Amino acid sequence: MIEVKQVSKNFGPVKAVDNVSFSVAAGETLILLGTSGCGKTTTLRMLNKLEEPSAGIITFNNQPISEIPPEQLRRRMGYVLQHTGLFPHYTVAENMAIVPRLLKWESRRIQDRAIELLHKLHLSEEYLTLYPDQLSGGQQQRVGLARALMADPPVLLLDEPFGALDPITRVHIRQEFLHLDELKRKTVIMVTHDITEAFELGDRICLMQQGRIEQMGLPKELLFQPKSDFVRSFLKEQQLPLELKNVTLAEIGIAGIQNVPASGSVWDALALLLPPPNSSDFTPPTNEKTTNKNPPAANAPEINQLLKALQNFRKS
Ligand SMILES: Nc1ncnc2c1ncn2[C@@H]1O[C@H](COP(=O)(O)OP(=O)(O)OP(=O)(O)O)[C@@H](O)[C@H]1O
Repeated sequence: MIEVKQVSKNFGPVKAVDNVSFSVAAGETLILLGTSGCGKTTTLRMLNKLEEPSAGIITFNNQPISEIPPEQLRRRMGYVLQHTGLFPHYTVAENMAIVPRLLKWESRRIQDRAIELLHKLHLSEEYLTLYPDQLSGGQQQRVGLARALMADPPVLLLDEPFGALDPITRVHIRQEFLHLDELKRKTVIMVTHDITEAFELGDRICLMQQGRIEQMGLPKELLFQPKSDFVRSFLKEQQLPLELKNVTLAEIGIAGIQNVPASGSVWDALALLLPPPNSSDFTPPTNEKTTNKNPPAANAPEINQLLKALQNFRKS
């Protein structure tokens, strides 16, 4: 659906994006991941012509975007800016009506669609008359997303959509986002520097550094077949929890544990098997030579089996 071919962008002497190529299939969620300044936002902005590439070609449904007028292109690509980008002097309703008005929708249709989306994002229609600074960060974020979805564009570009939120709200809104039916049919390209977020939401991840792509692939490919030391060290801190969450029991040869099916993650199984924190039943699996005052957890053999199977999977 979208193809980026050998695209570069220079700002004076700064090579913001350096010979980048990738494609995004219809219905896919692609994450542009990397540290601050690696060129993620510039890449995203070039996709809807907010920036012109210095070199290379971008096509949308096989047509070079240089041939598509910006307004026409942007109608097909909803865009959620960093820090929501809501207009402060417009109410929620006015913010949400911007694109539908350009499309000459009738007022009634605009209002019905706005209310429908607010409900889907767990906001009541009373928010329509409020101004952005009367909303919490999480509510603003939801309105930003709702505004981008108003005209039901097939593509959604998201620049750090959860960036301004505290960690708890961030996890909560991310879950809502994951389950939103409106998004399931869309092609989504999202910028983030949050590794957990990237692995939770992305079908594929494009890890960038200094304007270049270090590795692009399935989350599991980055985890288990890192292409460079940079990829390895970028993921290092999160490696274990990401492995536990991304590997299924079936993949490590386990048919299911208690009520976690084979398609469930190793993480889900461990969460079930490990006794709750502070439980007197908890003794971590250890080698036999270590003496423990407490008896081993009732599930210790199953926990050991899981960890051994994961270890074998890593080696395979
Ligand atoms: N309009 C501009 N003028 C000059 N330099 C720019 C401009 N936009 C971006 N840059 C530079 O290009 C490089 C890439 O910036 P970009 O915003 O794409 O990175 P990023 O990975 O999205 O970073 P962040 O996560 O901090 O937003 C940076 O060095 C930045 O300073």
